[in-house]
Amino acid sequence: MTQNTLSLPTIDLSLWQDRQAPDDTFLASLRNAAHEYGFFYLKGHGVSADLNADLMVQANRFFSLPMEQKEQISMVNSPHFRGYNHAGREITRGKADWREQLDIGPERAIVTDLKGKPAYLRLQGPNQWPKTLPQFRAAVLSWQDQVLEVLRRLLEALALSLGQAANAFHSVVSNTPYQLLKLIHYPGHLGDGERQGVGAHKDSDLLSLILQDNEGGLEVELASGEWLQAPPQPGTFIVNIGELLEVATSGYFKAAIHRVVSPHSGRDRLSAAFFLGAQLDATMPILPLPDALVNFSTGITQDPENPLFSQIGQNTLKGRLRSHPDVAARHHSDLLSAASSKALHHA
Ligand SMILES: O=C(O)CCC(=O)C(=O)O
Ligand SMILES: [Fe+2]
Repeated sequence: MTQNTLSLPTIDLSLWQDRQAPDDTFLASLRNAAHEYGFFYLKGHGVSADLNADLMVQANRFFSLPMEQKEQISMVNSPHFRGYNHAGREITRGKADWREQLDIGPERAIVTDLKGKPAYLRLQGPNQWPKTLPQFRAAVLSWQDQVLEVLRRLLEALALSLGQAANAFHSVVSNTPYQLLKLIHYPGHLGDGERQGVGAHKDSDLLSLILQDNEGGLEVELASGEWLQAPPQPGTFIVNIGELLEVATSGYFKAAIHRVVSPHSGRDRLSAAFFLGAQLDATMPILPLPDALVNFSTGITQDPENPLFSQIGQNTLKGRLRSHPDVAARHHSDLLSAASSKALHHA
C-alpha cells in the first residue's frame, strides 16, 4: 500500500451561513475539492456529535446480536433490497466483500400493482428492523433525515460553485430522492489472503456521506493512480462525488474510486454510509457549465461493462441487481439478463 504525504481537502459548511450569497473563497475550495479529488472531509455540517455517537452505538449493538437474529431480517427476504447481509455476500469487481451490513432506505409505501409500471418501483417499500433493539429505528431515521439535509445543502453550494442557480438540482432531490443508508461492520481479516473490505468502486449516486469510527482503512485513488488514505478526523464526515454528479457536470466533478482495506486480524471497523441518489422517475439534468470550466471537463468515463443510463430508476435498479445477486435471483429473475456483468459500482 502506498503511503502518501498528500492529504484530502476539508470543506467547512458553516462558512456558508443562512444560504445567503456564499463567499467566493468557500465556493472555489468546494469546486476544487469536487473537481480534483471527488472526495473530501466535511466539517461545520451541524449534525451533533451526540447523534453521530448514538448511531454508532446502535450499529454496534445490532452487529453484536447473535447471527440468527441478524439473519431474521436478511436482505434476501426483501424484494426492495432492505435488510442484513453477512460478510461475503456482496460482490465488487467479481469478488466478495468482507463486511456485514444492514441496508435501510426511506420508509415509503410498497407499490402493489406493478403491471405495466416501471421496474424500478420495486425498489420502493418497507425496511426490516431488528425486533430486539427498541431505540434502533428512531436513532437511524433521525440520523438519516439530518444527513439528507446536509447533502441537499451541499448540492446547492456545489451548483453555485459551477455558476448555476442554487436550485439546479431541486428537480431531482427536493421531493422523494432515492436514498440509502448502510450500516457496515468490517471484521478483521482472517489470514494472509486478500483484504478486500470493499473492493475499489465508484458510487452510483449523486453524493455519498460516510461516518467512520477510529479504525481507518478507507482509501481513495488519486488521478496519478496512487492510493491515498482517508483516516478518521473528529467532527467530520467524508463526502464523495457519485456517478450521477459526474454525468450532470460532464465529468468536471469526478466520481472518486475508493475502497476499504480490512482491519488487521483481531480488530474491526464500523461505518455508516449514506447515499443520496435522485428521484427514480427523473432524468439527470446536464448542467450548462461556464466556458472557463468546460475546458477542464474530461467528459464522463463510460465503462463498457457498466453503461450509465441517464434515466435514474433504470440506473439505480441495475446497480442493486448487480450488487445483490441472491435478491435478484429470488425476487427479480425476470430482469436479470440486463444486469449480468460484474459489479463495480455501489448503491
Ligand atoms: O465503509 C466505508 O467507509 C465506505 C463504504 C463504501 O464506500 C460503500 O459502501 O460504497
Ligand atoms: Fe463507496
